[in-house]
Amino acid sequence: MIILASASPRRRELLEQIGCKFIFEPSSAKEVKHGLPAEVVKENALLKAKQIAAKHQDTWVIGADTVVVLGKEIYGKPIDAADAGTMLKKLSGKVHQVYTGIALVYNDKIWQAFSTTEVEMADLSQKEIERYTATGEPLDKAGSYAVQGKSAIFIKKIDGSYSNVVGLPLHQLYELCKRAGCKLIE
Ligand SMILES: Cc1cn([C@H]2C[C@H](O)[C@@H](COP(=O)(O)OP(=O)(O)OP(=O)(O)O)O2)c(=O)[nH]c1=O
Repeated sequence: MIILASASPRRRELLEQIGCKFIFEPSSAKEVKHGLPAEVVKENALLKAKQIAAKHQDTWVIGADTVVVLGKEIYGKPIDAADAGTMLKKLSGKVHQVYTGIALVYNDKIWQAFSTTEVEMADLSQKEIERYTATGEPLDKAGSYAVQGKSAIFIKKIDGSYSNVVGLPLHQLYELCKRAGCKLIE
């Protein structure tokens, strides 16, 4: 059995897309916010997966964590609409990186990986930012946007895995599962 240790509807949709049979159980693990982006997302993915794995014997548990990185700053989900507006203003007209860490836990064994994708955002006017934040879409998204959502019109270019930006790098997850001996798909 596979459990996705996540409350994210996007992660569920991505796993469903590839025909994976799984159940989901959101974790309430406290997340790390500071450090090198790759370490932060790997650690958080592991914390989420471990918390759920502790409740289930002989079960594969997948955890994931996504952040947006602009220079030295790491953006998670905004705290409110004003915070979302501030993040979008900073991302406007710039290239940033999206990091997603993934962790696979089976009893006391762990496997970890991460993926990064470069995203170029168009110049956004204050009016565009206000109109977009008013939709509510940014609120549960790292970096305050959704490449798969309404803000797709602001994305000029992406270089790397698309599913990584949405929240679960499917190719890397498949490779990690193969290495671990977990059957992600039948
Ligand atoms: C950049 C970006 C992020 N996101 C989402 C994916 C994640 O759901 C969210 C990042 O927050 P996370 O803390 O990684 O995940 P989560 O709190 O939504 O879910 P859980 O911890 O239970 O697994 O941002 C998009 O949907 N589209 C995007 O383009």
